[in-house]
Amino acid sequence: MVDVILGLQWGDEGKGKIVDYFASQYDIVARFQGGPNAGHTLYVGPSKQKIVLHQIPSGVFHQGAINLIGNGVVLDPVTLSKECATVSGFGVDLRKNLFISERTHLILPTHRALDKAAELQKGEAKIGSTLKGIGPAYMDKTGRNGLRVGDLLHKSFTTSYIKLRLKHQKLLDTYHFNEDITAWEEEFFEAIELLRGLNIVNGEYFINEQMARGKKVLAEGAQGSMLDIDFGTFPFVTSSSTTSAGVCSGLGVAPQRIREVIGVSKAYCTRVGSGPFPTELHDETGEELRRIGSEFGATTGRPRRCGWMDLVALRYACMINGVTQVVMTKADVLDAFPTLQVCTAYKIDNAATDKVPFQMTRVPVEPVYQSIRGWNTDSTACTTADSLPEEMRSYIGFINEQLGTPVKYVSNGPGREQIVHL
Ligand SMILES: Nc1nc2c(ncn2[C@@H]2O[C@H](COP(=O)(O)OP(=O)(O)OP(=O)(O)O)[C@@H](O)[C@H]2O)c(=O)[nH]1
Ligand SMILES: O=P(O)(O)OC[C@H]1O[C@@H](n2cnc3c(O)ncnc32)[C@H](O)[C@@H]1O
Ligand SMILES: N[C@@H](CC(=O)O)C(=O)O
Ligand SMILES: [Mg+2]
Repeated sequence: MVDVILGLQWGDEGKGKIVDYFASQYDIVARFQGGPNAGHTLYVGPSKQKIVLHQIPSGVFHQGAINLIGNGVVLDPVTLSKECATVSGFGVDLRKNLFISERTHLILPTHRALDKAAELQKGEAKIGSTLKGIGPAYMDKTGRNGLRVGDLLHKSFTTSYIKLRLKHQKLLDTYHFNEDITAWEEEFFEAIELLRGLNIVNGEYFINEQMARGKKVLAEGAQGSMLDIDFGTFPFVTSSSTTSAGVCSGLGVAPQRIREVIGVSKAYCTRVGSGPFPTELHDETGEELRRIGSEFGATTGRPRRCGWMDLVALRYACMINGVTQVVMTKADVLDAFPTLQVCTAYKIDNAATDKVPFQMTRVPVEPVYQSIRGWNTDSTACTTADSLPEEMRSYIGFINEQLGTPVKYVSNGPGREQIVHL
């Protein structure tokens, strides 16, 4: 049995915290897509130290939980070795509880260079990539050129690496991109030594055999549904399948194994990088959301764009993922706002629609808002549904009704314990 936690917006919904909260109920936590572009923020240990995980699943601080990096992920060995050092510092024995699929594709130093070169060439039309080499690594996967973790165990790895690097170098020359990657390569070759010493497994047999023994799996998504390569706001998307469909191809589990699809949504909306964002606020309210919600990229530190809740996009995300329950995060960030706006429809060419259009860049998309009274009180100490401010309960009730999918939890602070079961 597999339950899934994934993002319903443009990422950074707080999936890391929610996975960490639920992880104790599972035997295995498995990442199924994305790579070091992700930043999953957790607060761990008695001192509640802030940790940002990029590739290691967010169940890693739970004793006994096995963490699997699935074949759908693209893995940067350098980032991984830094994360391993941080996590091991907490006494976690990664040789016991971290497993990596041999089919996981590797991000090479030249993938990072190619990412930079492509963004530079796009100029104003840039995607706003995190520049971690994600797009180029997935291109090599679908182009059938990539190198995989399992390749590290073969003598021919260095020869294959040099061959692929040469190919990349030719491409970089066409971009007239010149960057000395010697230092990146040194780090890369050091890091793959560490990677070779970790548990490299056949991920699909591993996870299916564990399930056959009755073990419960929590699949952890990165980014969000509106950044999905197929269903997101293309071309301003990431390069992986961020939706529940990605769980099957990114871990090797059959669709009928999936039980709950837990969709995580902020109580408002953010986006980092370029691309359409109908409810974006370019005013003081947007700045307030950013300041109160500390909306800065966990990976790049870039300011996140902020706006009101978009129910058109959220309904769409619930539909394509088959969401069975919603977790609403960062409700406390709205504590200070006397009135809230919720987008219930889009106006395109003067006609209202409740559907996400094919593209949102060429024709202006105007949000149609419904005003809702805010609660204007501190909600961060609430621990039960009854103790939540009445207006917050009405806000959630309205969203429930509009989505047709139940909001089952509300998160009212970044701490592990700051979550209320409704
Ligand atoms: N105030 C507040 N902060 C929260 C809450 N839940 C999570 N956070 C914080 O909100 C931020 C969420 O961003 P990320 O950690 O990047 O989210 P993510 O969904 O794991 O990230 P990606 O996979 O990179 O999309 C983090 O700083 C969390 O600590 C909440 O309920 N209230
Ligand atoms: O996947 P890359 O090329 O790094 O970026 C494409 C696009 O997606 C945004 N993005 C990537 N990872 C995340 C993430 O973990 N949270 C939020 N947004 C993300 C990036 O900003 C670009 O807009
Ligand atoms: N994953 C990132 C994206 C970024 O840092 O730009 C975030 O947490 O916002
Ligand atoms: Mg993040």
